Amino acid sequence: MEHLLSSYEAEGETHFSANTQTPLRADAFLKTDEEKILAISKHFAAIMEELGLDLSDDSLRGTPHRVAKMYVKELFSGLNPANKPGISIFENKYGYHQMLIEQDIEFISACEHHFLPMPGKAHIAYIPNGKVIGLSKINRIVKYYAKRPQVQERLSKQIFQELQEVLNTSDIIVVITAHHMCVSMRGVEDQSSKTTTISYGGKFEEKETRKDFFQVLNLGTDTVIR
Ligand SMILES: Nc1nc2c(ncn2[C@@H]2O[C@H](COP(=O)(O)OP(=O)(O)OP(=O)(O)O)[C@@H](O)[C@H]2O)c(=O)[nH]1
Ligand SMILES: [Zn+2]
Repeated sequence: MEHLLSSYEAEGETHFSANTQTPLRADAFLKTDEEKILAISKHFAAIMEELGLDLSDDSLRGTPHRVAKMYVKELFSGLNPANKPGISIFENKYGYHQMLIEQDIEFISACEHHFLPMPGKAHIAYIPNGKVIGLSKINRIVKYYAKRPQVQERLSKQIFQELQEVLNTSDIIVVITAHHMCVSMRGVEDQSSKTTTISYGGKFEEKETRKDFFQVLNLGTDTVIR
């Protein structure tokens, strides 16, 4: 992870300027999930037919509906604010004011340019202000924003901003490393490259704080726990 420090240290969260919202239509949630699944099934059947597939085949017959259900209820369920996880926040009664790190949070998102999988891991740290968050809620926030057509930069910033709001602090860092199937299984067909994004603010603007964080990541969980 050391190389990340040098390549990204000039880019604090406050230096980003672009819009972090997922571009959604104003009427995005006027239809019910069931109405969307029905409409998408028809569109997907048309795609399959254009490809020359015989939809009367036993195995293919259910595919349009399966894909539509998978998009609406699974892969892209994080588009709908109704699916946003409930977040439990506690008072910081323990008086813990050091960095808390939740690392190796696995997710599988999808790239919005090709709708292909983007599996990755997020490593997140924050320094508690008055509030602490239930640990699993950090994973849930990652999962929620991953379940959208995404670009990795936006995913990283959306997670950062959600935590910023929930925890009422900017002392947060979000590091994401992901593989983009659109880079490995098509196009340039590079199997090994991976992409890392880093969003941070507050105390993580300080190089020393970031160094502490990356040092723990470098040690690996086994070493830290022992
Ligand atoms: N910045 C950024 N780019 C992404 C992400 N996911 C995919 N891309 C890139 O989006 C770009 C889309 O480029 P285009 O030239 O329009 O599409 P393309 O012809 O399929 O490009 P190739 O993948 O190079 O074949 C590609 O370079 C992808 O690698 C992401 O999360 N962030
Ligand atoms: Zn892509």
